[in-house]
Amino acid sequence: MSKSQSHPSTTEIYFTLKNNVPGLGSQIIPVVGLGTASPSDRAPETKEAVITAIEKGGLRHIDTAWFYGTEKFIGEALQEVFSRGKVKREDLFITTKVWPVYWDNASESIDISLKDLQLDYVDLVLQHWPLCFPKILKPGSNGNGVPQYIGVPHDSETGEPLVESEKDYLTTYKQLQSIVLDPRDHRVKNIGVSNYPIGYLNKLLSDPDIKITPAINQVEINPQCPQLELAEFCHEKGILMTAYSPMGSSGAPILKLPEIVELAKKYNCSGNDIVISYLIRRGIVVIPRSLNLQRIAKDFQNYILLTDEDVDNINQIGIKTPFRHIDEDFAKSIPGFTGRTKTKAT
Ligand SMILES: NC(=O)C1=CN([C@@H]2O[C@H](COP(=O)(O)OP(=O)(O)OC[C@H]3O[C@@H](n4cnc5c(N)ncnc54)[C@H](O)[C@@H]3O)[C@@H](O)[C@H]2O)C=CC1
Ligand SMILES: O=C1O[C@H](CO)[C@@H](O)[C@@H]1O
Repeated sequence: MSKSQSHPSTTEIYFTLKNNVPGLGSQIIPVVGLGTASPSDRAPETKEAVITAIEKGGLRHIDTAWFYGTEKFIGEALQEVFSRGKVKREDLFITTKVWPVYWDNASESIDISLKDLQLDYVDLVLQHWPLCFPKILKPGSNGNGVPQYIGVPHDSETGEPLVESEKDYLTTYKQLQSIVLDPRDHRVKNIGVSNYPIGYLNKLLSDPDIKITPAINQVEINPQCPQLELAEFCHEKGILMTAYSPMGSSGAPILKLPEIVELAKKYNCSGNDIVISYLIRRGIVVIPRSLNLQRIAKDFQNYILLTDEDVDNINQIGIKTPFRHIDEDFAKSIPGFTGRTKTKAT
């Protein structure tokens, strides 16, 4: 067994965002961020997870969203970290997202996120899905203050998700563009998209009203869903990719794949190290989630120098047996987003 050969830390690696926002110039993004889509019954634990990620794990990137319901715990964590004076706001990269219920009101969604995060700007805002949902108040919500919308509305009779397919999903990105281009508006540094397949990106990029290429497209990427065509397309267009659900989401099924277990043995490291290093090696940002403080403090930092052959072998897992772990019912209308066994993820 060869001894593991590693860089000091993933926390020292940054990628450049090729943003074309006039006057902003290039910005950098730390390659590993903490994912914060915590299970709802454990959402408050996100506070300690974020503090540990920053102070013990050395991470400088946090990925969140209005939809996760964790932004206020992240806000409390950031205040605590800043109060100790060692890490400043400008040292961190914070991403949030606009959920499809806010498809025509991105500005309000950003304000809600900023208030909960206790921040005056975020480094990146993504359109969470290229979809439009109706705004339906949660039962018991009296309409005072910030409206409490149902995140994923369903038809009460058919049980079908309520997607407003006659509405234009590009509206959200166009609103984000107006915000980032407004010299008096300092709330957002970069804009991007999430869950956009190639056809949707082509539509966005060829729209005459769109002047700013998305800095990032955040999609599921892991050994079972390597997204090779989409990655090549994004690379050609100067769009960086972020891999969500790198471990296959809850239960981390990716870490049980025999190929990953073998590679971890070969390099005398953890499965997390293999998956994170595989994605970084492909030029992809990665946002693993955990509420395990020990893991957060030490398991997302070790960068393993995988060979080209290792990377090819990992890609083969998803080429031979593609499997998408995030398979939402509301995403049926987006090509390639449902039908797990036969799905070719693009
Ligand atoms: N843009 C989008 O639509 C989406 C974005 N995301 C973002 O990506 C982040 C990461 O994706 P997730 O789906 O949350 O999952 P993930 O693939 O990071 O896996 C998280 C799960 O793996 C477990 N885990 C990690 N290492 C482990 C180990 N060594 N042993 C045992 N269990 C281990 C964690 O405890 C957790 O249950 C999210 O938290 C969120 O920030 C996630 C889904 C969709
Ligand atoms: O970001 C997200 O997280 C959930 C699944 O964890 C998914 O629906 C959404 O896109």
